[in-house]
Amino acid sequence: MAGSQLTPVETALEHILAQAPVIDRTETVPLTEALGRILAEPCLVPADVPPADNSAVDGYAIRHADLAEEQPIPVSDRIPAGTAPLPLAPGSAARIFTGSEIPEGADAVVMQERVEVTDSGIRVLAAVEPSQNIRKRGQDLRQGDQALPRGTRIRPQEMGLLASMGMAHVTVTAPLRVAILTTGDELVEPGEPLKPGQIYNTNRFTLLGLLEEAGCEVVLCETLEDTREATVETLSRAASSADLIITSGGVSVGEEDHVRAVLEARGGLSLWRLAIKPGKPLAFGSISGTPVLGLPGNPAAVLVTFLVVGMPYIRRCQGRATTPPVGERLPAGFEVPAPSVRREFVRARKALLNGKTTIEAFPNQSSGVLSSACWADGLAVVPENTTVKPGNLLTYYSFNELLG
Ligand SMILES: Nc1nc2c(c(=O)[nH]1)N[C@H]1C(S)=C(S)[C@@H](COP(=O)(O)OP(=O)(O)OC[C@H]3O[C@@H](n4cnc5c(N)ncnc54)[C@H](O)[C@@H]3O)O[C@H]1N2
Ligand code: MOO
Ligand SMILES: [Mg+2]
Repeated sequence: MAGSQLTPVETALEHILAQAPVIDRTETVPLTEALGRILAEPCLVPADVPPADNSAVDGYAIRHADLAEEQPIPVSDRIPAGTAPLPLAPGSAARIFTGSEIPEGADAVVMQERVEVTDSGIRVLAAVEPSQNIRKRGQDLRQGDQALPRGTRIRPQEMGLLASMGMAHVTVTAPLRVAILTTGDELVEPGEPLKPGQIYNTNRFTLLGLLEEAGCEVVLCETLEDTREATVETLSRAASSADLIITSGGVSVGEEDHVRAVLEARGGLSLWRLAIKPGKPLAFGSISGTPVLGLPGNPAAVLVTFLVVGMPYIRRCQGRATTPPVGERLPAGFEVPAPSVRREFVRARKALLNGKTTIEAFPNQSSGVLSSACWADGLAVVPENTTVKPGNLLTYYSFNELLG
């Protein structure tokens, strides 16, 4: 696959995913630090949630059968949330609150707005169904069931769910250790003055942000000179501490492009040149057994290829599902007059056009124009060998979905 032909995106993904090792290192973290982490084992429900039947409203717990008797019904008890109720005395009602446990013997709760309170008890003013306003024990989670599968990424709602089961700690996969190597003699770090011929190192920061959002640990972040010696030395050093090396630049055909050349010379290049736009010269291989994802240097190509190729790889290593993103089918609000053999990922966003949701494309899709990606909220896909007219349906993926 490292020949001169462009490899289709699907074929490349299949090839790369087949080589993604699932990380088996785990660690136990406090729930307060679990956001964004990935469950290393399925989470089984230790006890029903909620642990007891409880009231959905503020009102009165009753026996449904007592409604057939003469009213008012005397109020024999008061059950604030957080207390353990006594059984409901026959022929009586209990004052109850939202979240209070239902007393034994009660089988319905009447909202207080549906009740007239008199000196001798309550009169129920509306029809009441059996079980009305009772939230059943275990309605959320049943003891012994699987609450969350292995590989779940913990979002705020999963933090809440784990807490609802009383879990103070969770076992998660250790973060994927990633090295970021940016290549280019023209690169200068932000904060330094620019000399003629120099530009700021953009990709380092895009990649730092992407990897943080993807839940990875950046173990090394260096910029290398455009020489074969520096490339061999730094790649080899990174290989000893990282699970994955991500490089930017140096994968095209110029004699200053050393990343692809070094991988090839060491027999570790397994994929080069994809039918993707931007990002064509993407390279994948390994050095000393550590996988290397060689992203092209152009800043928009880095973002697109990371999202389309890098994220599925990372997800697989993290033990997460790698089902392709779903996206949305939406009409294009732009034109692509000339077909390309490469699948194009257009920096785009949704817009309302005459009341209809449409995909709007940033006018300059050059892979050197990163402001396109800041303007955009996602990527629209123009399939290979296809022209686009306004109104044609395209698939649109939000950045959130691609990075989720
Ligand atoms: N003769 C050909 N030239 C090029 C081809 C081709 O097929 N034949 N492909 C072009 C395409 S497409 C791309 S994409 C680039 C990829 O080039 P490299 O991966 O070798 O990257 P570089 O040459 O090192 O850099 C490309 C471009 O990006 C800028 N850059 C690199 N790193 C950074 C960084 N960290 N921050 C900001 N900007 C960066 C660099 O200055 C160059 O302008 O090759 C085309 N050429
Ligand atoms: O594939 Mo390159 O990123 O098109 O310029
Ligand atoms: Mg180059």
